Formats: sequence, C-alpha cells, structure tokens
Amino acid sequence: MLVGVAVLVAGIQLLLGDFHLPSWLILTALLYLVAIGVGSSIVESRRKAVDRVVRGLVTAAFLLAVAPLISTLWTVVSKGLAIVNWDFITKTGGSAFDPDTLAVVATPGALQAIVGTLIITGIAALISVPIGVLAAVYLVEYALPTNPLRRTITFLVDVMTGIPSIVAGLFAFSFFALIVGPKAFSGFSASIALCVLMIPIVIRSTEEMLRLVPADLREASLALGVPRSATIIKVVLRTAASGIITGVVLAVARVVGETAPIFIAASFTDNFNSNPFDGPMQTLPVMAYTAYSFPGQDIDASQAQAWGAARVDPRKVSVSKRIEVEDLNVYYSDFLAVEGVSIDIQPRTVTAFIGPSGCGKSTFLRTLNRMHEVIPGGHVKGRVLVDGDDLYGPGVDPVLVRRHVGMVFQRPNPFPTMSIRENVLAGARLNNKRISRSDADALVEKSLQGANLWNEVKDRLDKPGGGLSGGQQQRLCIARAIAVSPDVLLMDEPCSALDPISTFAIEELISELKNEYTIVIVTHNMQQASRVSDKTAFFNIAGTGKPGKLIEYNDTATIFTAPTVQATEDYVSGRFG
Ligand SMILES: Nc1ncnc2c1ncn2[C@@H]1O[C@H](COP(=O)(O)OP(=O)(O)OP(=O)(O)O)[C@@H](O)[C@H]1O
Repeated sequence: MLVGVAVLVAGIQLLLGDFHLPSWLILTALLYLVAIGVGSSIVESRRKAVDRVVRGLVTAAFLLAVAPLISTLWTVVSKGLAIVNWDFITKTGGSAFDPDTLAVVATPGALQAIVGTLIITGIAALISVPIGVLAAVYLVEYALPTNPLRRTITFLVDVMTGIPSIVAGLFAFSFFALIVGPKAFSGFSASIALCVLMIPIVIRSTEEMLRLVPADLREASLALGVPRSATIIKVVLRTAASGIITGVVLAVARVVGETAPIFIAASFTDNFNSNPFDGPMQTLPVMAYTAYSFPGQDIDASQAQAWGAARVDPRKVSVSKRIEVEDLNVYYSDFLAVEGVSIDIQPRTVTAFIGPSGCGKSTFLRTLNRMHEVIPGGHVKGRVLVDGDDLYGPGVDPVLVRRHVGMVFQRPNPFPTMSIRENVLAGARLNNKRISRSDADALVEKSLQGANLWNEVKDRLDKPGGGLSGGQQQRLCIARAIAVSPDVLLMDEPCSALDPISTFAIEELISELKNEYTIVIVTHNMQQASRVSDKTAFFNIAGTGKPGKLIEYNDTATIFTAPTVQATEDYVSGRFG
C-alpha cells in the first residue's frame, strides 16, 4: 500500500509539473497514515486501525529524527572525502599570499589543526577526568546528604552544566589576560575553557554510575575487612568502570567539537604550533569555521578545506571465638535502636537471633563486626568482647575486626566484575596480599569445598560469579567470607532470598561450618532456627519508635519448648510477629 500511495503522490506532482522530494515524502506519509487508518478500521477493527496508525506515526517520528543526522553525515563525508588525503592530514595548510600571481591562495592541509585539537582536548581531559571522577567519588562515597560542601559542589555543578560555551572561553581568556597580559592566546588557555565545560559532565556521569553500584557490594567488601578506600577503588570504581569511561568519552566528544571558546581563548592561526603555552593554536572546528568565514580568494578551495576539517598492615589483633556483649546500646544518630543487650555467645556454636520485624536483630548483628558504623550516624555505647578483647576499645581498627568476623548478607552479593575464582580470592586480592598461584588454587578449592560448592563449579572457575543460581551465589559468598579465615561468621537472613532446596544446602553447610567457626544467624524462619542453632536469642520491641531489647536467651530446645518469658512463648508459637 505504501508503494501505491507513493506512486500516486509522485504521479500527481508530476502531472502538476512540480515534483519536490520533501513534499513528496511528507504527502506520501500523511496519505498512507490516513489510508491505513481508514482501510484497517473497515476491514479489520478500530483497535487494529489505531494500532497501525500509531505504529506508522512512531516510525515516521523515528525517520524524521534520524534524517538530519544522516543528511549531515552524508554532506560532511561526501564533501570532505574529496579533500581528505594523506597530504591533507600530514601537511600544514591555510591561506598564503602568492607573490607570483598576487593572489591569496588556500592550500589544503590540516596538520596544525589536528595536532592542536589533540593537544588542547588531551590537556583538558587530563585535568578534567581526575577532578571530575574524584569529585563524584567524594559526593557519592564520603559526603553526607546534609554536608554543606556537598550541597555547594552539587549546586555549582548544576550551574556549570548550563554555562554557554562562549562564556567558558571568555572566562579562560580573561583569566590568562589577568596573569600574562593582553593577547593571552594559547592552547592551554583553550584547554582550561574546555575543562570548565568537561568537569560538570564528568562529575554528573560518574556520580550516576557510582550510584548504580549496589550498596550490597560495598558492604560485601567492607565485611571482608577491606578498607573503604580500597573498596572504592577496587570494587566500586571497577564495577562502574565501563559507565564512567562512556561518560568520559561523551564529555570529550562534547568539547572536541567546540569552536567559540577555542576561538576566543586560543585565537586562530594557520601556522603549525605544538607548544600549548605559547601563542595561538588551531583546532579542527576552528579551522572549519575560519576557512568558511574568512575564505581566501579561491573560495572553492577554502570551502573544501572547511569540509575536510569537520588498600593495611596485618597488625594482628587478638580477635577470637567467644563473644561477650556487655550492656550494649546501639544508635542511629540520636535514635536508640537497640537497648541494653548483654549476651554471651559460645565458640563453635550456632546462635540464632529471632524476633518480630524492626526489633533490631540485624542492627545488633552488625555491631559484632563493626559494620554498623558504616551507616552514617551509626554508633554504640557498651562493650563487645571477643576472647576478652574489646572490639570498640581505643585504637582497634574496624577494618581488622571485619577480617576476623566475617559476614554473609541477606541477598547473595558476589562481585559482578569478578569470576568465581576471583570472588573467592577477593578478600586477599582486595587487601593486596601476595599469594602464589598454587596457594591461591589451594585456597579456592578449600573455601569452595568448605562452602559445599566445589563440585558444582570446579570446571568453570573462570566464569562470572553472577552466572550462578541464587543458592550457588550465596554459597560462593560464604566461600568468599571463609577464605579470609575469620573466627566468627555472621549471617543476616542468609536464606531469605533462596528456594527450599538451596536453603537446605545452606543449612547443611552451617551445621558443618560450626565445627570451625562461631556462627550467629538472624532468621525469621522458626523451623530454621530450631533446625540449625544450638542457642537462640529472642529480641522484642515494645512499640514503634521504642528500642529493641533482648528478652530471652537460652538453649534452642528450651526457647522452643519451655521459654520463661510469655512474649517468647507467644512469638515461637506464632501468636504474634
Ligand atoms: N539505616 C537506618 N537508619 C535509621 N534507622 C534504622 C536504619 N536501619 C534500621 N533502622 C531502625 O532500627 C530499628 C531496628 O531495625 P533492624 O533492621 O535492625 O530490625 P530487624 O529486627 O532486623 O528487622 P527485620 O527482621 O525486618 O530485618 C528499626 O526501628 C529500624 O527502623
């Protein structure tokens, strides 16, 4: 039908003796949409007709959007190709006075502009990319939302994003004019102008990419006892690398075609100048502009020229297996989330924390490896002793504490950029520990066997960790946690995101792991608590906004069959929570 309509419109236009390509295309599209709409509503149904017309409109809108792009590409390539040859890119060109013919002659050659573009854009990228990426890391990883400096930087970035490029050129020129005097034209000045345009783009794009990195990955790394700086460099930035590089490429693409700021800051010249600190410099956009605006006498040659241009010392802290908590209060800023917990967790046992949602089980668990402090405002009052050493004592490094008290989270969080093998070795590698190939192989096998995963993955250790099933991923996370040889293993609802078969595999694993580790597990699943734990702690909360408290702590069998507190009995028998 489309062809029929097109021929009809062309015929009418020819009959009227005025064939015009754009009007032929527009009329054909309009008539086709009307015809398909009416025809379909008669032959098919009204719904189909609307569907066909909307599909036609979307296709037309797409073609309309790409038409200018294709047209521009075609024009530049077809006109530029004629002049772009080896001489054009290896020789200096421009307009010169020919004494023989007494005429201004344009000689093709863009070497001065190509070199100028590379130098000016290269310097701008060298300055802007580190500043932009570091500013974004500060905004996302370090500054609290209420931090005045963060607000100021965000505001300035917003303002800078909207600056017209010519203003950036004027700023750079004025700035250098104040320092070196008038005629302060230089390639470096143009680079500074481009930095003003590039930095906000790099900050914005890097910020977005860093925010996309799941918080789980940061926690997974911190829980391995990796310092925050190494976590940012080796986990967060590595995960976001491809997105950040795309942002940088876009920023370079945005400035490489700038004409106005370079024209103002570096002026223009046809002379070859490779010194960015001395005198005017030319870039390809400026060359295209000047060749077009100020042609030599040979306008055709001049225009052809224009088209042609287009990571910690292992200070051993004695953190070992028995955990004694004395009157611990846990806060989120001023909010007291958990109050007055005193508990004695025995080595080589599995202890389950149970209680209704919001009673502070997870919050309390995270104080046992100082992960609670990772949350802004998170702090504690009281003591947590591991084999007699206070985790919160003066001079104790939380990073070292986390190497001895490993953690497995609710959702499996293998590092997506790492293979299965690299995930198991993450604790060692992220902490820059030197480890021989054979030791690494032995550690990978031992940890995966410890996590009951070896047989399932031994033939694909170099495949990404993210490619495993949810249950396998969680066992990989357990392998990763035990690879750093912790003394205690904390598990925050490790099976809540898993199916019953994977849950059974993890429960079996927990029963085996308790021969080597002190295990503390938060669970909502009463059967699971009674199946895997030796001791159970019941937490409760008096009401919303009130702190959670440890109500009863005893042998699991006693908690489930003969608890001493009524609330415990009500909870384990399913009367509330
Ligand atoms: N990041 C946070 N900032 C402020 N308050 C928080 C934060 N995380 C948790 N809380 C509060 O601390 C209290 C205890 O929460 P927590 O998540 O530890 O409870 P929970 O018993 O583990 O609950 P659930 O079983 O639902 O996971 C709740 O009142 C909760 O709102």
